[in-house]
Amino acid sequence: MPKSESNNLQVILRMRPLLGKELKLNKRNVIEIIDQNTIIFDPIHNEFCSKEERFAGFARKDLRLSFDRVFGKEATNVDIFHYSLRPLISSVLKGYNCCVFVYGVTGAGKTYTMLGSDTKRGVVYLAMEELFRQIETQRSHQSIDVGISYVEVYNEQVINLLTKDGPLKLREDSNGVIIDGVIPQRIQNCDEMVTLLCIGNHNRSQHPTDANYKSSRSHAICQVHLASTNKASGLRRVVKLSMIDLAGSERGSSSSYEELRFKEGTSINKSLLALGNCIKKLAEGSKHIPYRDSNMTRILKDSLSGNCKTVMIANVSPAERSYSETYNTLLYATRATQIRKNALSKTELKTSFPKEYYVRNLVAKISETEELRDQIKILENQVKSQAKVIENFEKAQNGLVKLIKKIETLKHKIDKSYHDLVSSRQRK
Ligand SMILES: Nc1ncnc2c1ncn2[C@@H]1O[C@H](COP(=O)(O)OP(=O)(O)OP(=O)(O)O)[C@@H](O)[C@H]1O
Repeated sequence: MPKSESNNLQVILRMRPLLGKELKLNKRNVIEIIDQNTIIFDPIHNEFCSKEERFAGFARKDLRLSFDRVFGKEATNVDIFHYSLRPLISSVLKGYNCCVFVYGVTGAGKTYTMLGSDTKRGVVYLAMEELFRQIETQRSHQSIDVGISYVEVYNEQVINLLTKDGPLKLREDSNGVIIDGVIPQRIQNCDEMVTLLCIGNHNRSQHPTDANYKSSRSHAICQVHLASTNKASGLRRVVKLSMIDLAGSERGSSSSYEELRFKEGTSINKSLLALGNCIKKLAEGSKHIPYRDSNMTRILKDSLSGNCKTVMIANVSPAERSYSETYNTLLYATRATQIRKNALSKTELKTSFPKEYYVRNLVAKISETEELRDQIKILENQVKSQAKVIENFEKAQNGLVKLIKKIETLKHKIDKSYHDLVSSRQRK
């Protein structure tokens, strides 16, 4: 059993396979997976030590670390989804806020895990498929509206990835952190979600670094807002599922230090440092957690400390070249396993939606009602004109009946006259 199954923060470690140049150049793997919960970082095994290192008495860290679950190079996005997001989808539909975020250095596989590739869909897509499948099974007793928002934090500025609006301000109310001006866009199915994700990803700040030719230079936050109403009790619930792809951290020697990239790197590291500090303080049980140190940690506040089920996926590469970054990621992730959250409560009748969302929903509902009213009018007119046709038909039918009667009377008279004529001739 995962060591913190009852805890509301699960920490998963995903080690990607060696790729490209690493396959040729990598001298040794710095991670050894022991079992599905345990790894050794920088193992001491002799076969990994070069002669020179042994001679120099090079000390290996040989650090044994455990997580709620460890996935190795053979693991697929579907495996990760089944362990991480699938249980969250059930929880979010039961009324719990949920959050998944991927953490790791540039090129460690965060975007691959979240969004996948053309052929291997990421956990976000798989989660949306599962969400709509489960919503379908609940339609008989609940009506559920789904809305999407997608923002990035780039150089400490918050930008709406769906509209390109920004920089946006953050504010806090009793329900948590709200990003001003971000109105969730309503979606009806998984395909609409994918379309919005593609728009957002296209707008996301990406630039090549030495470690990754298509590196995400911003933290991307995709939030799925669910507003459900129980048809029998009228109970209303608003919950959100946040999926966060953090930008990769950089080291001096592994990225090109043009001025802009330098600014990006500093800002990414600032927010990741702030995140690290928050995780450290939470793990230590401190009363004061420095969420306000960066916009990223302000937005993640609900997810780390609040009423929220959280899954952190730490991505690492086994390559020796990422030794110190991988070590830092593992320290982050290990600290996160020490955060213990309080029991959660379901969110009912509470909302962190901006009021514009409701206004827009209301306007959409009014226009749907007006369309229905127009359709009813058209149907009424059709019924009326058909009633007129029936009335005319009935009149014509009555006229016909009368005519037939007249013809019969006339025929009767003709028969009678003919009969009289024949009998008068016979008498003569
Ligand atoms: N588990 C995996 N299996 C196969 N290929 C992978 C895996 N994880 C990552 N990759 C590949 O490694 C490369 C870097 O991955 P990715 O872009 O996901 O890194 P990242 O952590 O998001 O980096 P950055 O923070 O710079 O955006 C990509 O080419 C991706 O396809």
